[in-house]
Amino acid sequence: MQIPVDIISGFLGAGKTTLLQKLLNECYKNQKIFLLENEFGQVGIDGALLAEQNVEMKEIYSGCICCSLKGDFTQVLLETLEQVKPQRIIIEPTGVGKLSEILAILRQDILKDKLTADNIITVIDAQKALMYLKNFGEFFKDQIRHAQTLMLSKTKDINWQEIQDLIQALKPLNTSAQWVTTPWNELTGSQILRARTPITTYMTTHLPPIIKLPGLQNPGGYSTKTYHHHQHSLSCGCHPSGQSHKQTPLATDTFQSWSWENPKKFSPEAIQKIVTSLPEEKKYGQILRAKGIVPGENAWIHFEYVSGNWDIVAGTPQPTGRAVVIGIDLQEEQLNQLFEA
Ligand SMILES: Nc1nc2c(ncn2[C@@H]2O[C@H](COP(=O)(O)OP(=O)(O)OP(=O)(O)O)[C@@H](O)[C@H]2O)c(=O)[nH]1
Repeated sequence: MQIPVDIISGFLGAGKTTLLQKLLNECYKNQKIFLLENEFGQVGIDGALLAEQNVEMKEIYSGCICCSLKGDFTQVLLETLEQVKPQRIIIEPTGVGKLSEILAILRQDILKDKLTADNIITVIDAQKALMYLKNFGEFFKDQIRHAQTLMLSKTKDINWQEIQDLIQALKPLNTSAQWVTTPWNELTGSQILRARTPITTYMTTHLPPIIKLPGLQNPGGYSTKTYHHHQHSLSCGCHPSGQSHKQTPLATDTFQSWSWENPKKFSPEAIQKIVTSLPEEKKYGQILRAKGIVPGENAWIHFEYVSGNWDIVAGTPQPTGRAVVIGIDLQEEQLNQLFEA
């Protein structure tokens, strides 16, 4: 029997984890789900947010399962099928992960008879989509081209004409995917899943060809680096299979992450000062995404930052405080000072 696989794709901060939480709560309560979370940075934040969902979960850190961690990805899938025996696997790739590469990995000989693509959803931040299309087209377009359902997020404050213009700009990339434009809180999870293009149509029009992926014959172990200390930076290294960076110098090669683990306590005002400072590009680099859960004086604080927009809410206690920043030309020392001042 082939195990159905859902992939919730989408660029940095699009709303993948938010959608995942909705689907887990509303659609998958009675299924044995295995959740595979991929974080670009060296510390996991989404895993902490999803921990209350009571599903079996594995986090793979420090890169993308579509490229630098594809061996780990394959190994996790094989071990999950053998040991966990889930009824469904849900994958949340990083925001800079290539959907086509992930689909190609699922179609390797070693996996293709064991797994079947079921819901392939790409979440698109309606407020940032055109900027991402212009600046980070390589990954952004790939995520759109290979989706079965294209879900616009953050549409509540956008008028219908802008939404229509956005769809017109993106539609040439994928003419058969079903669009979801209604704010999600007005829809049930089942409505979202039912909106999809029939899987048979999707399979014939969108799946990438089966290709030989180098380095998968001897997959490496998990990235079991549980929690790192201090700061790290990382380049993604995502590139089409079988091609080196030299052959395909992509803008995405320049994404970096800065990760931070520290017991330092913050006030909500201090966190607000941090997130409102992040757009200072000359000082910190071009920051596209930041998120963290840190201790406060009385309660934990959870913050989210997506290209200039931010949100600060109550967090749940974690083993230690954590933050991650993703962007281009990150200025690590300045970020250290910002969080440690
Ligand atoms: N207003 C609004 N905010 C949203 C919506 N979807 C997500 N968000 C917010 O956007 C931020 C990022 O959402 P996530 O679900 O963490 O996005 P993600 O795609 O998992 O982000 P990565 O961690 O970069 O992979 C959070 O503050 C969410 O609350 C939406 O439809 N409307």
